[in-house]
Amino acid sequence: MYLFVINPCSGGGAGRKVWQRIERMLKERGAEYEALLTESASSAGRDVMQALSRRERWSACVVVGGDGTIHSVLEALRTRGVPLGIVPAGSGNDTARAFGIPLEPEAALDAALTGIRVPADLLAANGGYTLTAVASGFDAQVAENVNASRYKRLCNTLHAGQLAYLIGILHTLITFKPCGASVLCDGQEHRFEGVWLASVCNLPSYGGGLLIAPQARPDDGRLDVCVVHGCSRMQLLRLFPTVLKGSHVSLPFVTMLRGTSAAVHFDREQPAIGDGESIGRGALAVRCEPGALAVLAPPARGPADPAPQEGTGSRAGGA
Ligand SMILES: Nc1ncnc2c1ncn2[C@@H]1O[C@H](COP(=O)(O)OP(=O)(O)OP(=O)(O)O)[C@@H](O)[C@H]1O
Repeated sequence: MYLFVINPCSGGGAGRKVWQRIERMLKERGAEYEALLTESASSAGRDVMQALSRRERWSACVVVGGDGTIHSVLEALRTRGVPLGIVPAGSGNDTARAFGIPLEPEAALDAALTGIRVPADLLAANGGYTLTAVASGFDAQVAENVNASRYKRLCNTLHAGQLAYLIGILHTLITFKPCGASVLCDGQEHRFEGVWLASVCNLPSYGGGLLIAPQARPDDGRLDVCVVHGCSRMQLLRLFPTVLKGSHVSLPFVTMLRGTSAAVHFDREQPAIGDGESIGRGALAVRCEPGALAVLAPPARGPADPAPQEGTGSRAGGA
C-alpha cells in the first residue's frame, strides 16, 4: 500500500495537475494507494503521522510536491521508518535532482513504485528535520521577503513565480546588512566578518539547481557548510552565476567546511530556512543524522563523485 501526499499548491498549482495524471496511471496499473491532499505544512505533518499509524506496513509515502512539501513529512517518515517516493511538482525540486529522480511525472512514478531504496542523511535543526539544506542570512531573508511581498502574489497570478524570486534577490541585495558570525563545525570555531550567508547543506543544490555545496552527498554522514563573507554587494551579485556550476567554492570570499555538526551564530539575529521553509530566527544548531531516511530512486543513478577530504574544508578561519 502506498500513501500519496499531494500539495495541490506546489509549483504554483502544478501539484494538482500532476496528481490528476498520476491518479489515472495508478488506476490503470491497479496499484493500491491512499491519497491525502494536504492544505498546510503544519497539518500535513500530523495527518501523515496519523495515516501511517493506521497500518503496520507501507511500501512508501510518495510526495507529489516540491521540497517544502517533502519537508513537511520528514518527521513522520523518520519516526515510522517509511521510505520516501517523490513525484516532483514544485518549482525547485532539488531533492528529486539529488537522487536522480526524473522531473517528468510518469518516470518519477516508476521510480517511486519500482525504484531501489537508498539511504539518506537528515539534518536535525531547531527541533525539526531538513533534507536539502538549512540556510541562514541572505538566502533566508530573500525567502522571507518574497513570502511577505505583494509582488509574489502578482507574479504567481501571472504564472511568473521565478520573477518574484529575482525581484526578491534584488530587493534583499539592497536592504540586507551583512554582519559578523561564528561557525562551530565539529567543535572547531571559525570566525567570519561581513557574513552574507551560512548554508548547512545535506544535498548539493537548492533554489532550483543552485549548486551551493557541489561536494555534498546525501548519504555520507556529513554536512557541508558554505559561508559567504567579506565581499561587496557587486561581488555577491557576480557570485550568483558561478553558483549554477558550483565554481563559487574557489572564490576568496567563500569558505567551505565539512563535518557532522555545525552551529551558526550571527552577531545580529538572522532568519533561517530548512528546505526553503521558515524554521525561525536566531542561532542555529544543526546535526547530521546518518541514514535516517530511505528514498526510492531509479536503479540507474549515476556514480557519486569522489568524496572530498574529511575534516574542515577548503579554506577556513575567517574573513
Ligand atoms: N504538505 C503540504 N501541504 C500543503 N501545503 C504545504 C505542504 N507543505 C508545505 N506547504 C506550503 O506550500 C508551499 C509550496 O510547497 P513546495 O515548497 O513543495 O512547492 P514549491 O515552493 O513550488 O517548490 P520547491 O520547494 O521545490 O521550490 C510551501 O512553501 C508551504 O508554504
